[in-house]
Amino acid sequence: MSDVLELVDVSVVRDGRALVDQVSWSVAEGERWVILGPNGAGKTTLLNIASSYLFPTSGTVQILGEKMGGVDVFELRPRIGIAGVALAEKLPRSQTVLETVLTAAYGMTAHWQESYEQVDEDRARAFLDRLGMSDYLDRRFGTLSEGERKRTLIARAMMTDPELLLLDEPAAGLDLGGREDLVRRLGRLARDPIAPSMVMVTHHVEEIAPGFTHVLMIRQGKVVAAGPMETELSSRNLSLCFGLPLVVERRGDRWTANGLPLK
Ligand SMILES: Nc1ncnc2c1ncn2[C@@H]1O[C@H](COP(=O)(O)OP(=O)(O)OP(=O)(O)O)[C@@H](O)[C@H]1O
Repeated sequence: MSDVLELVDVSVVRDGRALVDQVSWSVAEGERWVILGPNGAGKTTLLNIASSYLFPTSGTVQILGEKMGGVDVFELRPRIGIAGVALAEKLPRSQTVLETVLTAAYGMTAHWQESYEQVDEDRARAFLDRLGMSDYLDRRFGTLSEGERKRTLIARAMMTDPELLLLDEPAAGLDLGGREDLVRRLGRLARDPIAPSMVMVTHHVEEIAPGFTHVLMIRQGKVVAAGPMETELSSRNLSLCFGLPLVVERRGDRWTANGLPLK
């Protein structure tokens, strides 16, 4: 299997502080990774590196077989799907849900007057349908609830048929029903053998959808653990990662974590 992502000794230093500290990590084709870690651990910074938007201070980065520094990132970026808050803020609020997804096929955030191909519109409708957004096609993006917005962004990220899909906290801000709905949909995507390789950032093990295969835990920019979910998502590693005693349990194909009571 070829590597979708390979980071070797990667550091990002700002104001003399390492936000990401000598991280080595590789994602092989078909793997579905979760990045777990507390606030400020460096998760989004890692995702920004993986999406080619951030060039590290030191170390080497290879994305989809292309070495950063020696490749035209504008050719690489359409091969990477990104769904996250930073992108959501750039999308016009007055654009419809269908337009929001459709513009991704043309590498744009805004709707211009060009005519879209029917085939692209059909694809946009199909992705929105898979994410339960068929009833919202003509709704303005700015009027969507948090959950509806998150599902639209994932449909949008799929539009370019990416080889790597990056999801930044897709379940943040969702209520219990919204989270469970999203986890089910992400689970379906994660288990789809023709779906892209995936990396999802989250703070909560409850948000890990079935079908995710690997976990990278990060604390203060350093990797605490990285590898298959079954071996690495342990109480010990999670406690080290979040800095307090935690017990992680697997129930069926889902995970939960609880803090131990104070003595
Ligand atoms: N441009 C910058 N200059 C200085 N510090 C920065 C910069 N960007 C991010 N940081 C800091 O780097 C650290 C890691 O940030 P990052 O956003 O990667 O964390 P995170 O794990 O995604 O956090 P959260 O879970 O809160 O979203 C934080 O302490 C943040 O304040």
